[in-house]
Amino acid sequence: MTTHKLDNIRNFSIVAHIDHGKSTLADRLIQTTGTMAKRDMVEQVLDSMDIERERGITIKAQTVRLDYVAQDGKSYVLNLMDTPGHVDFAYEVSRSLAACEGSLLVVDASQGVEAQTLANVYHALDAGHEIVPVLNKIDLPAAEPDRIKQQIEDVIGLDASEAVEISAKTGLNIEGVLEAIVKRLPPPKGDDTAPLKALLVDSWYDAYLGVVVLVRVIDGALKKGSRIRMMGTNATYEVDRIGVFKPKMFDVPTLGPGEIGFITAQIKEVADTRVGDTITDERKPTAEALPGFKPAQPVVFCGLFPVDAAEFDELRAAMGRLRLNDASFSFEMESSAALGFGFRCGFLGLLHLEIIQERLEREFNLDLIATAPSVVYKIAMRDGSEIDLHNPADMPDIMGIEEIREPWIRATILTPDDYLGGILKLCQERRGQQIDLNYVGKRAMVTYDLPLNEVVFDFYDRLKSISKGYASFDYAITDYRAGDLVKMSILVNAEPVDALSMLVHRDRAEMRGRAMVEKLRELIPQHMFQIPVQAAIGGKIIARETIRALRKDVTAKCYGGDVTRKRKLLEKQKAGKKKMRQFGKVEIPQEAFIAALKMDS
Ligand SMILES: Nc1nc2c(ncn2[C@@H]2O[C@H](COP(=O)(O)OP(=O)(O)OP(=O)(O)O)[C@@H](O)[C@H]2O)c(=O)[nH]1
Repeated sequence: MTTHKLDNIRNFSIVAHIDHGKSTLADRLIQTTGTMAKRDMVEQVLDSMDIERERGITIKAQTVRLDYVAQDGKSYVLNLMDTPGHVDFAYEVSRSLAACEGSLLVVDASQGVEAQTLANVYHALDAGHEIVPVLNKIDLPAAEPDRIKQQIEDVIGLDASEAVEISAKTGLNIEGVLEAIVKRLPPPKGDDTAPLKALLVDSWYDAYLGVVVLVRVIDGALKKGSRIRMMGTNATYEVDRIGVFKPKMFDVPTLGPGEIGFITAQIKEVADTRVGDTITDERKPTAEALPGFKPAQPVVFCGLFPVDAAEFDELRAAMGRLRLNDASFSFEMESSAALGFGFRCGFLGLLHLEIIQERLEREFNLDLIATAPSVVYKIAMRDGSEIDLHNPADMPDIMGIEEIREPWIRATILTPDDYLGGILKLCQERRGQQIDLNYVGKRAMVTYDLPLNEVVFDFYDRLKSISKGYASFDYAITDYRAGDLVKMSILVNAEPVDALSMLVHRDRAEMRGRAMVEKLRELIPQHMFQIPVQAAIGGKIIARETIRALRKDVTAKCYGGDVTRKRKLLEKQKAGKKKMRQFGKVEIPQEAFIAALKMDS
């Protein structure tokens, strides 16, 4: 097989708001082009991890090669790069887009443009993409294709008069999408006689193959046996396997300009590959490297501790395994007075945190306690130095602090008019500064600057509940700003629980402290003695609740009862205990740590 002519290649991504049908459409494209036998077709093949499938979200960028004979009689190779839909993974979106020339913009014809539609379309425009609008779900009675076309023109400024109207679910007009890809998206450019220049799009660890590298060739050709050099790390390797995804791995002898595929080359660790790096020929290198990407920075940190201290080594090993395939997840050892030994972990956002925690618990069978998530603060010290604070427990003595800076985001929210009032109030409460307010038909589009700290815990949940699920939200971190931030400690039975301490804005401290102790009063079970629960700044108590003492003996009601019932109760108590943590004389259930931070009102 020779490399394909550039004119017959199309590289594209699908950008969409969550749930508008990106994965369903991808599956249809795979099915329609016969890339996969029907019997292999599991629903949503592109979302390969179980958790992704269960939660219906796409995490890791994947790619698939489709062979398509178009109405013009020619054969085309269509490379679809999947992109994650959630804001936490925006970084991965831009790097996948960098490997393509065009995008399909999928919009649900019954819902219209949402916040992530906008964010993703801007990423695609930044990448210089040609964009074909696709209106999905036109089988729904509520679909209003004409209105949504107008909306795409008004809000995004894209010509939508020739938007492709489809139903990914019923399979209606999938051919129309394939023809639009061929006719309306540009072919890649490249020079097959120039020295090898390829983009390292992604890499991951495969238990059988070792490190697999996803590449997009720009110039020249990659062949089996080629000696390659990674221009960023200067490491050299010999390519021992080369292929494409259909979507299963399929070996090819060579990849030419414009093509997307994978290589393996005896690379030991994913850490040896740098996403965005330029791959070239060792002997005949290209003169200039590609611009590359900035590495993804973790923005949310929390502590993860094993419930059973004996599981510490297992936890370390499990985290190491997960990190093999997820360079944006970081961890380092930490010890807490209350929780013992564990790890301080960094994530791209809250969803990323939840996914990692869930995978550790589910795939590695570990019981974990997560501490309050925290953003990264920059602390300017009086002596001129600057500290990145990942953990409120490590806050230096305030006497030495000049100022504390916190990350701010710019958020875009789209909402039906009816919920606007509630949403403005929420943003205002969270120290937001309104930047813009526009109307898109009957829906309001608000832009706010907000401190990330106020968004991490439950902003998204609150937004969804205020708007009955109709508002959509997207954000990007913009800058660090100085703020009047203080460390709030939580004391249970007069003992500080370091895992619950947090940095808060002084104006919000009392409210947060009050909500927190009230929540803890509900979450901590009664003991044989009275337990005060307090929030404090420095030595000053700002909120207090008391858990009253328990009088009854729990097992008392079993005396005289039958033995099995009694044993069952004891087992139940034991299981309950596993999820508890001892703080001085008090046991705090694991749920308390996260639940205490979610405020209902
Ligand atoms: N009625 C109708 N439902 C559809 C259509 N396309 C997708 N759906 C449904 O819409 C829901 C979301 O579809 P997905 O393909 O999972 O959406 P997605 O955009 O990939 O979502 P993420 O993977 O979370 O980004 C699913 O329940 C689909 O069955 C369609 O054309 N018509």
